[in-house]
Order: sequence, then C-alpha cells, then structure tokens
Amino acid sequence: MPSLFVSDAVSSPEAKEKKKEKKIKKNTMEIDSQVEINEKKEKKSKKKKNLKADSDSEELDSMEEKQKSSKKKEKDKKRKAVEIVQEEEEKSETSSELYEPMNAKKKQKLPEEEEAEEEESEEENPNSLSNFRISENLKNKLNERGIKALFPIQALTFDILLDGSDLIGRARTGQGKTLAFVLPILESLTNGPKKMLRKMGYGRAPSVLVLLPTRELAQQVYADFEVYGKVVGLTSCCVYGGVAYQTQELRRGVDIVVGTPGRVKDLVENGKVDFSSLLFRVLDEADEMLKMGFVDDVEKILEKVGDKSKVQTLLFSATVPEWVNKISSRFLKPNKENVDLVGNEKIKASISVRHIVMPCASGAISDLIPDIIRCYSSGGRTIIFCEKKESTSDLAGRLPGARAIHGDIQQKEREKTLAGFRSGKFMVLVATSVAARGLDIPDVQLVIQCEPPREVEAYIHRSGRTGRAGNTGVAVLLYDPRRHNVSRLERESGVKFEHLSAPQPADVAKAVGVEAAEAIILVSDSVVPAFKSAAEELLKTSGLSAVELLAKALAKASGYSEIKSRSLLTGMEKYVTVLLEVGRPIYSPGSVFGTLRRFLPEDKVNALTGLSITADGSGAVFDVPSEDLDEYLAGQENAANVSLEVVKKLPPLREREQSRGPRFGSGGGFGDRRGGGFGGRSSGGRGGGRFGGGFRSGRGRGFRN
Ligand SMILES: Nc1ncnc2c1ncn2[C@@H]1O[C@H](COP(=O)(O)OP(=O)(O)OP(=O)(O)O)[C@@H](O)[C@H]1O
Repeated sequence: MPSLFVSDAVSSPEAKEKKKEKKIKKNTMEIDSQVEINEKKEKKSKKKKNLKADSDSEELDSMEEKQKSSKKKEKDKKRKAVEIVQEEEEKSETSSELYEPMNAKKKQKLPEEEEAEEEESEEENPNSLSNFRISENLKNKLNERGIKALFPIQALTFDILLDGSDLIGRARTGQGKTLAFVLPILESLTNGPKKMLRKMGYGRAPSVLVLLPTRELAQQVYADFEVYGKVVGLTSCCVYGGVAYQTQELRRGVDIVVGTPGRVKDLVENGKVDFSSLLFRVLDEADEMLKMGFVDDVEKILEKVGDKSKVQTLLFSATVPEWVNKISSRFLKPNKENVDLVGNEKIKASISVRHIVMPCASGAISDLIPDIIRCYSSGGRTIIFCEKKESTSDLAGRLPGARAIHGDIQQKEREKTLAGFRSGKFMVLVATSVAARGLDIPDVQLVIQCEPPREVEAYIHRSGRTGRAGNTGVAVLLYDPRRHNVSRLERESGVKFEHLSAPQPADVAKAVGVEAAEAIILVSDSVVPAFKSAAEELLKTSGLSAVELLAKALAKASGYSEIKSRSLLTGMEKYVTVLLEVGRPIYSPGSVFGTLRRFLPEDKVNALTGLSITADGSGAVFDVPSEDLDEYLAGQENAANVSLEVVKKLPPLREREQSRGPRFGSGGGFGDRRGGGFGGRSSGGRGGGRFGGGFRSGRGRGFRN
C-alpha cells in the first residue's frame, strides 16, 4: 500500500495531519538508513571496480545486493512519497523561480550520456514499472509508448485500486490521472481480484463504466483503454452525443464503456446497455461533470449497479472543490481512500507552467496575440481560450492559420479540427472551455486566455493544457485592469503571476530579424546571379547603405513594412502609455480629466483611453494616440505641478474592487464618464471595437451532450 496521502476520508484533519507527520518522520528515518546502505553499496562497487575483487566475494555481494535491492524497492516507494511532498511543497513556494528562461535551450547531451542516465535512473527509480503488479504484456505496451515508470499519482493509487478500494484522486493537470485508473482496472480484471467476477462471452454486460464531461475527452480516454485493453484481451467502446447511436458493439458485448452522461443515460433508459454487473465506475473530471448539471444523470446511471458491494467507484480530477467531496459520499463507500497530490495550502495550477498576466484592452486582443505567439510559443502549438462561441470564431478568423472549436460546430467537424491540431496541420486552436478539461495534445507550448475566467477551476484546467507530463509551458492571461481583478485569481489558484506588458513590436521584430538573417544564409548561392543586378542597381540608386538595404530586405522577408508603437497599458497599436503625476494623491479619474483640461484642448483629452490609477495612488496612467504625444508633453510645461512622462515599465495598478461581483472579470471599472473604458476608443487595433462585447460576457458552457 502506498504510504502517504492515503488518508481515510472519515478521519479528522488533525488526525490526518498527525498521521502524515508520523509517516514522514518514519520515512525520513528510512531514508537515512537507505542513504547509509547506498553509501556502503557505492564504496563496495568502487572497490569492486578498482581492485577487481575475486569472484566469491562478488557472488556474496550480489546476493547481499539482491536482498537489499528488494528491501530497497519497498523503502524507495515510501521514500518517493516523502520526496513528492517535500518537492511539491518547495515548488509551491518558489514556483516562479522554477521556470526556465524563455526559449532557453537545454544543454544537449550526448546520446551515450542519455542512455547511461536512462539506464541508471530506471534501475534507481522506485516508481519503475517492475515495482508494480503490472503484467508483462501491459509493461511491454507501456515501454513501447515511452512509459518506463509510473507518475506519482499512478504509483500512489495503483495498489489501492488493485486491492479494491474506492478512491478520490487528485493531482495537478497533466500528471497522468488517466493511466492512474486505466492500468489498475485492466490488471484487476485480467489478473487481479475482479478476474473471476467479470462477465465473459458474446453479449456480455460491461464491467467498467467511465463517465466524462465532454465528447472529446471521452474519445481520448477511450483511446487509452483501446490501446492498453487490447493487449490484455479486453474490449471497449465509446458513446457520446452528437452522433448516431451505434449499439452493435454493445450488443456484441464489451468490457469497458467510456462515454458522456447524456448519451449513456439514454442508452440505459432504452435498455441498450446493462450496467447491473459493473465492477468499476469512474467519474473522470468529476467536478466538471457534476457542475455541468449532470448530477441527476450520473446518479441515475450509477444506481443501475446490481451489487454495490462489488463495484469500485473512482473519482478523479485536478480540482476537487469541497462540494465534490460532500457529494461523493453519495457515490463512494464510506471507507474510500483519498489521494491528494495538490493539498490545501499549495499552488493548485500546474507548477511546470510559467503563469503570466498581461494587461490588454479587448479591442487590441487580435493584434497582440500574434506577437505573444511569436514570443512565447517556442514554435509549438498554441491554444487560445475565449469565453463565447462568437468571439471564438471571430478571433480564429482574424488569426492566420488558426481554427476554432466550440459547441455550435458539428461533431464531425470538431473531430476533424482536433485531429488536424494534434497532427500539426495547423498550430493555433481557438476554443471555448470545451478544450479546457483533460485534453492532452502534444507540444502545446502556450495557452492564452483572452480574459480571466469566472472560476479558479477554469483557470487551472485551461492553463494546464500546456506543461504536461513534466514538460514546461507558458500560460498568458490577458486582462483589463479596469474590469478584471486578477489578484483574487492569483490567491485562489496559488499561482504567483508574472506581471508583464505587451511585447513591443520593435523587440519582436528584432527577434524575428535574427531568425530571418539565419534563414537568408541558408538560401542557395544559385539564386545570387538572378538577383545580383537588381541588388547592384538598388545600391547605386537608393541612396541607402548596404546594411540599410539588407535590413529592409530582412524586414520584408519577415513580413514587416513598418513597426508601430504599442501601448504597454492596453496593448493597442499606435498608442503610447503615459504617467501623470500632480504632486499629490489622485483619487478619481475625474480629477485627471480636470487636470488635463487645464493645458490641453478638449478633443485631445477625449482621445485618451484606458485611464487607470496606480496602486499607490501617486499617479495615473493612460494611453494617448502616438500622434498626440508631443502635444501632451509640450502642454505640461504650461501646467504647474504636473509631470507627464512616457512609461517604460507599467507600474502596479489599482485593481477594480473585489466586492463588486463574483467574477474575476467583468465589472464597471472606475466608471469614468466615458463608460467604455478599455478598448472603448480603440482606433489603433485592426477592427478595434468588434471584440468589445464578445469577450465580456459570461462563460461559455462548452459542449453539452
Ligand atoms: N507514467 C508516465 N510516464 C510518461 N508519460 C506519462 C505517464 N503517464 C501519463 N503520461 C502522459 O502524460 C500526459 C498527461 O496524462 P493525462 O492526460 O492522463 O493527465 P491528467 O492528469 O489526466 O491531466 P488533466 O488534469 O489535464 O486531465 C499524457 O500524454 C500521458 O500519455
């Protein structure tokens, strides 16, 4: 049995804490003794290498080592759990320091170094597959797919599940929760305690039911059951709404049914499937499923089980709000186990993701995103989340090469889009929350959220589409400081946000220029004769130097014809952010307008946008059209105690009050007289106002079944 995080759900928090401390203490002692053993072992092996000891002593050593190694495996399993707690705790506290610098290149290792390291770590790893009751053919399949050891959530729940307990399992996004139930279920049905209980033969009733909130997720989990089930002789089928009923497989008999609650309930009610002999019921992404209003459906489905004492019920998610714990008592046995790798005090979102927040007016989003992708996607895939279906399609239409996925798109089309994104046919997917839960797509390097979601869980799951299976990633959250409050989101998710301003076009262009220069060198010499005379002519007649001409050629090759300024405050092109100080605290936007009117004409004052007061109240920042900047700066000369300067780094801003509503997002901002606030005046961004309404309102529901 795993020794940590496996607490009895009915015991008190204090008891659990004491139990945990006791176990950590015990395991720490075990680690100490393990260190001693290892040291001795190391000395011995050095001695062996250097002195070439005789074969008798080698045999003795090897027997001793075998004994130690089996003891070590046991101890290492426990030690690993302690390490996980400690590592996770450390990471939670210093998560922002863990990130690799942007686009940092990893030190290349020689193949032989990598091989040696792999062998060594496999041998040492207490979570290596050989330490678990996994049958040979499953092990081979896992190896074939690059899986050599279990991830912590898998290691800590494997024995619990194989030994027959109900379970609530929680681990951060991308930590392998799917295999955490797939593997022990397959083992239990084929080699374990459920082997004799499962139905066999033609027309057999299923032994396993897995329920998931979305169709895409159902397909993904079904794919895992297909691959791994096949090697142990178990069959599965996937059922979800939006497509015709296909019940042939169910008639023929399958072992595992994976599906969404709506369609599964229909099948049950129409007598197309018989769940009376279920041995496993899994609720994956349980909180989302229950939140989406499927509680009644789920209950109806689950109560079809004949003998409740024979069925194991498992509930998995990265987020398990308190209400899920409460509701779970209806579905799970009282002596259920609880394996929680997230805990109460720690960061809830992925710790291998760099979490960035960036102010941006809604009207500037579509202009800003391509530069965010250039800066942060490391050439990998990007998923962009919008709140509403319309804004999702709209944004996808504006971003070259991007595709949209949301609930109004036909199921077949959605599947095609996801398949295209997975296979790399296109690299940018714009989605509603449908893609937020569970989806595991390779090489998603960047997630952009166009505005803060309503609930912290949504942030956790969306940002968790990157940084999966131990890889790193970047999540950029765009927000409007006048409408959104990100500090609550920060507090509730436990994430330490990096506050960054929109990438400046000139910086982006510099980076792109370097790439273009590298690409130019690779162009074949064979093109030179054809272009040489035009180049010589240009050099002679343009009045520009060779370097200037080459710079222009590089710009053209990278798609640049001009470099616009971009506001740090709203991300809008052709706007500049300025800071106003008046030698005393500023309390309201009204006083800022009053001050500006003392030295500027009305139309120039009206042209400013995005006014926000600094967090310390000592000044106000706002955007002015680049063409008006000189007039603003000159005007201040005539106004006593007024200082205006172009902002190089955005100061911390006063956030909208938290008391105004439940949302991290919408609200009235400072309610200045022009009402529109951020983006309301956008004339800089292409198609400025079009996005204005789209990104504002409530959260898209994603796909229902
Ligand atoms: N033991 C393992 N070794 C290597 N890779 C693994 C292992 N287990 C799972 N993976 C891979 O890790 C990725 C994430 O797994 P999975 O989708 O199950 O995560 P999850 O915890 O369910 O995430 P989410 O909460 O976002 O749904 C998958 O690509 C999976 O193949």
